[in-house]
Amino acid sequence: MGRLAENRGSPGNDAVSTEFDSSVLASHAARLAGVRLVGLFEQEPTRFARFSRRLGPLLVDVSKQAIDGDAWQALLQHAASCAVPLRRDALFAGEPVNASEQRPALHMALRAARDDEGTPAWCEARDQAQACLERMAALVDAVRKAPGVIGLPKITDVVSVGIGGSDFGPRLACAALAGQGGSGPAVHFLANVDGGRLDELMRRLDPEHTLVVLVSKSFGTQETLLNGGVLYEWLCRALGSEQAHRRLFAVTANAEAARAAFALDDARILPMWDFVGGRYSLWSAVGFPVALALGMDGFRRLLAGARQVDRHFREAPLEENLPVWLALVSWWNRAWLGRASHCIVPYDDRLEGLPGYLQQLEMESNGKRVRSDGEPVALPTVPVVWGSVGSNAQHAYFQALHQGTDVVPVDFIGVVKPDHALDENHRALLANLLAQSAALMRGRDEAATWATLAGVADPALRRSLAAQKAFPGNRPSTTILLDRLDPESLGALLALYEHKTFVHATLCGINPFDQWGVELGKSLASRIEPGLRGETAVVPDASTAGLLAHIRALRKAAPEA
Ligand SMILES: O=P(O)(O)OC[C@H]1O[C@](O)(CO)[C@@H](O)[C@@H]1O
Repeated sequence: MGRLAENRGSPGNDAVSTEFDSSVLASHAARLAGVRLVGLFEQEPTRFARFSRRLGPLLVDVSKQAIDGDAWQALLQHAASCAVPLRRDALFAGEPVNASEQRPALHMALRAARDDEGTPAWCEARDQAQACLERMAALVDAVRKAPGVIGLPKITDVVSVGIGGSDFGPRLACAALAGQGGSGPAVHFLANVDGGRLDELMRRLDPEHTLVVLVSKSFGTQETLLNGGVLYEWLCRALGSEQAHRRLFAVTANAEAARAAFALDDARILPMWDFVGGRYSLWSAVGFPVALALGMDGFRRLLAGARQVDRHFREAPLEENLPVWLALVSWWNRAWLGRASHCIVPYDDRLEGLPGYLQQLEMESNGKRVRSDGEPVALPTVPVVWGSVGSNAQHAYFQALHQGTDVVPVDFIGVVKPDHALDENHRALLANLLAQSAALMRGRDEAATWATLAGVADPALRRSLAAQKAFPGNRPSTTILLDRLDPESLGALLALYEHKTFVHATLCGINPFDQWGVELGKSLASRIEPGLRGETAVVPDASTAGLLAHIRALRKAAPEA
């Protein structure tokens, strides 16, 4: 409580009003700290209906979060006092909401329909996106159905080279929707500069039947340029430069750099724009590899799912607005209840990439400690976002979620209808999801645990076992259910989290669309690298000097690979 008391009177951003707001929320947080979630359900049998909503193919349930009617009203009032509706309108209007870079953030325009109206900035972005989709459609159809039209033989494999926002989204979408795209090429993703995967791909793939797509908004990212260069050389060695060029595509906002580095012709460069951040770019030509795998119809369905959530976010009042709900829950858990991490557990192997995708979306967007005006934030901003697929996760870290010293809010993501006929498996999967969220909330106290240990004669041992086997419970979670896992529901799910991230940033008073924190390490890496070649390098400290010396000595001693 000390921390909460300390934060009273220190509003989270300049749009956030008053000491009164902070103290109201602090008192709700203090009150709810002593309340059990199961008790809230007992008091209000209709709690599920109150705290869950349907949105297109999604069902969102926050009823197992530590909120009650009064706290929720206070949170909604707080969202209004932070000007969430105004900020949302500014976002859709194409105002420079990314203030530090003086750019708008118009990723919603990428999935707009041709006749979706808006401000001139919005319409211009929408039209550029539509033109790009048309170019993509022509290329996708050619590659999938008539490769001869663009001078190619049958394409069996595509290597998508990109990292961060130029990788997570397409990688997730391809894995999630695998098998739903008819007979498209297999898409492989190459992000890391670690040469192991690259080496393996070059050994396995046939250059004659492989396309390479270099995805980089800046076209200045070390990993992508290095990997792209190696693949380009591989194509050239096998097929000669003219054939290599036919198989090389780029998706970038820096066409000049792509032309300079790879002599790419414009027909093989698809655009990105400054008004779309990397981690919000799946919906642009960054999704080209997804469209190659799924077909253009499938890709357009992904966009349509996201558009449905855009409309909801834009039009629904705060109290019915699901991105606002999720952001308030996150902010409540992090800033007021002190939950420092947030676990994402999808119960579907096809969503294995979701925790990593959301980790970048939320942590790169909201991992900030100063507000948009440069002043320090008053309250913690983003939690550590992590997680993995259930039920596997249950056999790894759920022990700590149930009985550890930290309370970790969990997002459980499930799919109601599977795409296979193994119903018993699917029932078991869903039962696990439901059981875990219920168990985290209900727990089992020492008295109940004591009763299960009637066979233990020694009272001291029985007491000790009861303590060890008890579950504190009262651990919050959100559940999101997708009707099925298809392009629409995936698009809707990702757009829901995108807008949640934006609202969370607004509650914190920070800019979610820049990422200055990734620069320092990048520039140091390029200055240290010459040291690994034995040349003079920037050695920032004695530890780095020692490590460099160790690496150089071992590499010198190692036989050539
Ligand atoms: O698309 P680019 O310019 O290669 O950048 C890749 C990634 O690198 C970052 O700039 C920093 O990690 C991300 O924001 C971005 O998604």
